[in-house]
This record gives sequence, structure tokens and C-alpha cells, in this order.
Amino acid sequence: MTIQWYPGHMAKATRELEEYIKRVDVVVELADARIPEASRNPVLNEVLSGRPKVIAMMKKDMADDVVTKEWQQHFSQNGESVVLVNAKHNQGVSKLVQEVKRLAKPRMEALQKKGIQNRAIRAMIVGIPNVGKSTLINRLVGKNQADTGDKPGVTKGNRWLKVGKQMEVLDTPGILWPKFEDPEVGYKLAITGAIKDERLVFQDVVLYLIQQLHKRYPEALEARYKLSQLPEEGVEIFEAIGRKRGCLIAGGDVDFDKAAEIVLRDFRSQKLGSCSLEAPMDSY
Ligand SMILES: Nc1nc2c(ncn2[C@@H]2O[C@H](COP(=O)(O)OP(=O)(O)OP(=O)(O)O)[C@@H](O)[C@H]2O)c(=O)[nH]1
Repeated sequence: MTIQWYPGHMAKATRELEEYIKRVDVVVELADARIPEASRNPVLNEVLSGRPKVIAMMKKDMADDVVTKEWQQHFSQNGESVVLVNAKHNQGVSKLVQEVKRLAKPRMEALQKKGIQNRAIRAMIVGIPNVGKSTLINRLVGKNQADTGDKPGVTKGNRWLKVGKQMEVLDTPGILWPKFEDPEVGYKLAITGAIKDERLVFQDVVLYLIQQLHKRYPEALEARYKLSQLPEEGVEIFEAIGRKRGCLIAGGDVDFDKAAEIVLRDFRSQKLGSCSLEAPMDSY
């Protein structure tokens, strides 16, 4: 496993995040619904400075509904506020706005008592790379405002984008660096596209994906690759997929890089269905 994390980088990102959080009333933490645990960073809760937070489980359309419900319950039981979102198709977005307003209420009432009237609620979006931060911000603010922000020369970093009349969102989403001392977390982040699938470990990443699919969704593997009986070991399934798809090198051996590309592409484009890669307690 050669995917590595650079602690200096993370410390800097965390300090920046802390500064931004001081300016907001509510934090919206984006998690990938397929890997709700692996896509979050526990450091966030330590730098909230008392700000309320809602977890938006993004890409809910790509995850297994049953498992997502389990996660929702799990987070709720831990006292976390959760909303399921599919920003691509604008589902759950208004619910998220309602939840931000609900969570902000005590802070807004406190401001009113201090004589600060009619200040919009300020929210910040944070999440790991590729989790859907920009897509959500575009949904929240509407295309026009976001487009303006994209023009060269427009100063970014301190601007608030309007979300209706009562809410604003910081134009710079916070990058929440994933934390992965655990190699499995690294694999999950590579599979979902949060970190680059480095060539060196590419086959390992996809082998892990195949093992997870074998454990959780064997019928999806069988159907997609027309394998009437799945071999027992992940590496054998990997090889069988390669043969079925004609990924061969001279001498008739399987070209695992090519087979890996196919499986990863199929997973990311949901050709294998809506699959979750982790469940609370992992009771599978
Ligand atoms: N299916 C699905 N795709 C989504 C959803 N939200 C975002 N995406 C897709 O995920 C990809 C990444 O989305 P972005 O909004 O660019 O993610 P980001 O967090 O801003 O990414 P970085 O700028 O790399 O940090 C894009 O291809 C989006 O179309 C969703 O709810 N469902």
C-alpha cells in the first residue's frame, strides 16, 4: 500500500478551515454516501468552535438505499444531524437548507438579542475532494451567481453567495482532507475518486473493490460479467473478469490493468448498480 498522507499538508488545511469556520453560523459536512465513514475526517469535529453541523450524505443515488438508511440511523443515534442529498438531480437540497436554518436558529436569536437584526445565516460547505462540493454550491445559489464567481479576476475566498433571502454560503468550500492510516480507507477513497488511483497500486485498489463487491453484492458481479459461479478468491474473480472481457496479453495471461479499468469504470458509472462499500458496524 503506497498511498500516503502528508501530515504538514493536513495541518495547514485544518488551520485554514478553522479560520473559515469562525465566520460561519453552521457547517455543512459532505460525506460520500457510499463511504460515509471513510469520507469524513474526525478532525472537523474538533475545530467546530461550537458551530452546529449537518452531515449531507452526498451521491445518495450511487449508494445502496438499505445501507444508507442504516447510516442515517447510526449518525442520528450519535446525535448528528443528517440529510440525504443527490445534488446532481437536485434532491434533498431544499431539505438541507431547512436543516441549516433550524440549526442556525439559536445563534440567530442570540444575534437578535444583541441588536443584530436581519443578518443572513452564514453556512460553509466542507468535504473531501470530488464529494460534490461545487455541485451542491451551484444548486444552492443557482447558476448565475456561481458563474460570476468563476470569472477570472473575481476575488475568491471572502465572498458570500446568496441562497434565497435568509442564507449565504461561503464561496470557498473547505477541503476536508481524508484521514487514512487504515489502508482500507485509502482503497475506498481511491475507488470513489477522492484520491488519484496511482498506477502502482491500481490493481490493489480494484482487487479490494472486487473483494468488497464479492462480499456485499455477488449477484451484481455475476450478472455484469456473466460469471455463472464466482470463484472463491477475489484475485480469481479478477482474472475471470479479465478473461470474459478479453483483456489478455501475449501468451494468454490476463492484462490486469485493463481488467481493472473496466471494473472501476463500471463501478463509478453504476453499471454494477448502487453499491455501498461500508456499513455501520460492518455486520455483513
Ligand atoms: N451521481 C451523483 N453525482 C454527483 C452528485 N454530486 C456530485 N456529483 C458528481 O461528482 C463529481 C464531483 O463533483 P464536484 O461538485 O466537482 O465535487 P467537488 O467536491 O467540488 O470536487 P473538488 O473540486 O475536486 O474538491 C462530478 O462529476 C459531479 O457531477 C450526486 O449527488 N450524485
